Amino acid sequence: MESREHLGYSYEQILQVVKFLKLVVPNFKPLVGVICGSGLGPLADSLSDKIEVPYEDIPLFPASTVVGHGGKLVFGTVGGVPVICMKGRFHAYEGYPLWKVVMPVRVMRLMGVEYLIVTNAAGGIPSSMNVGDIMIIKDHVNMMGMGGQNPLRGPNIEEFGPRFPAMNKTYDRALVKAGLKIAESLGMEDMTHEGVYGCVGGPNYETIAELLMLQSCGVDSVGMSTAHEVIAAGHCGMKVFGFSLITNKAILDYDSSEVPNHEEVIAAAKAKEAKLQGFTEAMIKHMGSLKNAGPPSMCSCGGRR
Ligand SMILES: O=P(O)(O)O[C@@H]1C[C@H](O)[C@@H](CO)O1
Ligand SMILES: Nc1nc2[nH]cnc2c(=O)[nH]1
Repeated sequence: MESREHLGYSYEQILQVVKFLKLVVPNFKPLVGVICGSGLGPLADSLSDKIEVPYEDIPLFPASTVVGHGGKLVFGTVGGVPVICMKGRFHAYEGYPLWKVVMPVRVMRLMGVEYLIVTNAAGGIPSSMNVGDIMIIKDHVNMMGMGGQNPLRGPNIEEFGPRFPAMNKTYDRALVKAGLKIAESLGMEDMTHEGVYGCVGGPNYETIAELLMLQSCGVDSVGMSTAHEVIAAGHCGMKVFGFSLITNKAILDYDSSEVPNHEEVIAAAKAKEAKLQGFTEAMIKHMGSLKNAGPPSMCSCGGRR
């Protein structure tokens, strides 16, 4: 057989990472995984009975290189629900191949995670979205994936899921609706939207023409992450809930004097820390209650652990 370029960790390698983590947190089976976006690391700080494991201590884990991404796995509970948080994610623009970017999602799945909460900092395109608002993600447009950059590229690992996974059900509708209700119950309805996330490669922010193109494709929030993790999570049968924190408004006016920058992204996240923590905690408790009400029907797309 012709050789293929190296396209990822084997199932056995990922199991090795899981074995290591199970030694660090014996008898801990997380139900919910949380990926903290830029500046959103404090989402992990509210866990009870925390155990923190720096990425550099974990075999095969990449390093977190972006400001606002902490670089540790945090284990703990929220209202008794066992949770694992990635305080710091990996991005393609850091130089990581996508199979490496999503490796922690697969690790979470093998640790027992059934529900994944993905969060990100993003630019808001509709004029109705303000800095500090959240957008519950109902779908995504993966510009990188459409160009052939996909975390599932390469030999399929059947233990995780099928060669050709469906993605139309990946953002769980019931969780989207629950998220909107929970936001309302927390008095956040005026700052909460539902929309489509657009994933671009970065690290540059968009040109005006690019933003206009994304807008015409139905994209509401734009960022440089999330879609890859969601694809890997859907592939291995997790239920996914995601939200963008709108950290800056997309600049669509050639005469605007504004310029997007990472400092404003981090500052916007800091300003909403408490509200976002409360919202995420409520979503985690909701997921715990779903589990107690009966096992979720995992895997519309074939993940079969
Ligand atoms: O990790 P996320 O997607 O939250 O971070 C976004 C995209 C870039 O990493 C960074 C740009 O400010 O924010
Ligand atoms: N691509 C992109 N990523 C972001 N992350 C935070 N804001 C933005 C943005 O405007 N564009």
